Formats: sequence, structure tokens, C-alpha cells
Amino acid sequence: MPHPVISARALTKRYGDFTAVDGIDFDIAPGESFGFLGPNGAGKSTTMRMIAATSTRTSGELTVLGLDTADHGPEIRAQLGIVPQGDLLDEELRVIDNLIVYGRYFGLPRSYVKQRSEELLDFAQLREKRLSRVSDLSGGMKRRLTIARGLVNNPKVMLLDEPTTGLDPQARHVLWDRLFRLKEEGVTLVVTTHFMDEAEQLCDRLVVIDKGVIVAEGSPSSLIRQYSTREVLEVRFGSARNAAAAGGLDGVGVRREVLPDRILVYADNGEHALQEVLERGFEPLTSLVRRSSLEDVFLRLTGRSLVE
Ligand SMILES: Nc1ncnc2c1ncn2[C@@H]1O[C@H](COP(=O)(O)OP(=O)(O)OP(=O)(O)O)[C@@H](O)[C@H]1O
Repeated sequence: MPHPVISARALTKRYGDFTAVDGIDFDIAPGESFGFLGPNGAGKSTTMRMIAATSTRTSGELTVLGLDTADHGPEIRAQLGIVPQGDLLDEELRVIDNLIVYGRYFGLPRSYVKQRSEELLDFAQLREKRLSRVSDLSGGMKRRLTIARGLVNNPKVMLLDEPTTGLDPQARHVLWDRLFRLKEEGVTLVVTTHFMDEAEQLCDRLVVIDKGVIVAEGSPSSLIRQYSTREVLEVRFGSARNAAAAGGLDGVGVRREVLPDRILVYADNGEHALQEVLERGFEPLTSLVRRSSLEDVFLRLTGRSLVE
């Protein structure tokens, strides 16, 4: 890897007796789109706050853009774009003024901030909303404005904490498209998410994090290859028959996961697996063959579903 823009070794954060981040190691390369994928409470936001030098680490090492976060908070923050979980916009201000006021916090010259804010309105597809109040924007527009605001200081690294939580599918796709544009421009993206589709869409590489610990690392496709099969057969037998059917499917596919409402059969060929299920005399109410996803990886690694 070229010299990493962010590097962590044995990074740990404790709140009293509770360890939120438990000795994690990772390196993020320039221009990479890197994800922390994990359920609520895994320690993702805590890690992001330590990267942004707004929360101090308990132990371990952490450098951002070659600077130690313990000693260089203001210099680091001046070079990062930060998109926190809540939008934290000034609801009373107009859209354009949110950008200008934020830019002025960085001490950037007024003329530069004005010009940059106009460019960012276009980037965020908010030109028509230039003079609207934030309170009149949709959730997706607010998120895009927050991202635009995070770009005022022209950062090389963007931290995005759960960028699409709470948005509808269309708004999510618009946002992913904008983030993809940033990536094409060479901006390093660091994203936390508990959505496996988001991780698959946005991340070149990710770590799966659970209870403050990294349980796997790789590209979405390499993680799926390593921890799952090519296909998954999902069969539903109804609550009364689910357990009995689960007991009768030993040896079908490579592996099975029995969930309360369905059984997942991991197999390289899902249709063949379905044939075997039928040959054993188990007629499912519904069946579906799909490709493996990061959700399957997470289930395999932790025994739990990502979104519970
Ligand atoms: N200031 C704090 N004091 C005590 N415990 C905290 C504090 N901040 C976070 N925690 C705890 O640390 C754990 C990790 O929280 P964190 O917010 O980093 O998780 P997360 O993976 O980002 O999840 P979410 O998506 O819900 O934010 C949680 O159990 C949380 O309750």
C-alpha cells in the first residue's frame, strides 16, 4: 500500500469499564473508498470520532494524514470533510448560507468560500434550492447539503458516518452517485454503515466490525468468496414446520443457517440445492435462489443478522 492516509494500531477506546473499540488495526490508502460495516453499537462512530480527533483514544496509535490525532486535532480537522450521523445544519439559514457560514469557520477567505459554495450547490444538485430554508428540504436534500458543507474546505479525505440512514431508496441512489463522483475525483472516502448493499456499492475495501473488534477485512467480493458460497437458497416452510425441515436437510448444500422464519441453504448451485430439498420430501411454501451478499458474511462470522 502507498503511504496510508489513515493508520491505526491497537486502537482502543474505553468508556469507564466498557470497551467500545478494542484494539483494532487498519490502514486506509489514498483515494480508497474504505468502509466500517457493523451493526448498531459495534464501535463505528466511536472510531470515526477518534479519526476526526474529536474523541481521544484510550490507547494504541492513530495517525491521519501523517499526523498523530492526539497532538494535531485542529490541523487534522482542517483537512478532513466530516459528515456526522445527524445533519446538524442550521435550519434557520438558507441553503447557500449554510455553506458560506461553515466555510467561514475554517477561516477561509470570503471570496473563495462564496465561489466554492456556488460550485458545491451544483455538485449537491441543490441549485434550485439555493435560497430555500433548510427546514423546507427533504431528508435526501439535507444529506446532500451536509456532504456539500463537508466539502467546503476541499478535503482530500471525507468521513461519512452512516450517510444514507433514514433515506428512501431513490434518495440513497442519488447520494451514492454523488459519493462515487467524489471518489472519481480522488477523494478518499471513509464510510460507516450497517447496510450491506451500501458497503457493496461504495467500498473498495472494508472491515467488518462487531463489538469493537474487527472480525474480517477485504473487498466485498473477496469477503463473499472467503466466507460464503456463490448462491444461497432461501426456503420457508411456515413456523410450524421450519424446525422439522431444518433437521431433515443435513448434507444439503455446504452449510445451513436456520432463522426463525426461513432456512438459508448455502450452495454453489441454489437450484440443485432446491432439487435436493424436494427429493427429501420437503415442499417449501416459498423458495428463492439469490447470490451471496455481505449479509451472509456477517451472519457466518457472528451468527447474527446485521439489521436486527
Ligand atoms: N460517550 C459514551 N459513553 C459511554 N458509552 C458510549 C459513549 N459513546 C458510545 N458509547 C457506547 O459504545 C458502543 C459503540 O458505540 P458507537 O456509537 O461507536 O457504535 P456504532 O457502531 O457507531 O453504532 P451506531 O450506528 O448506533 O452509532 C455502544 O455500546 C455505545 O453505547
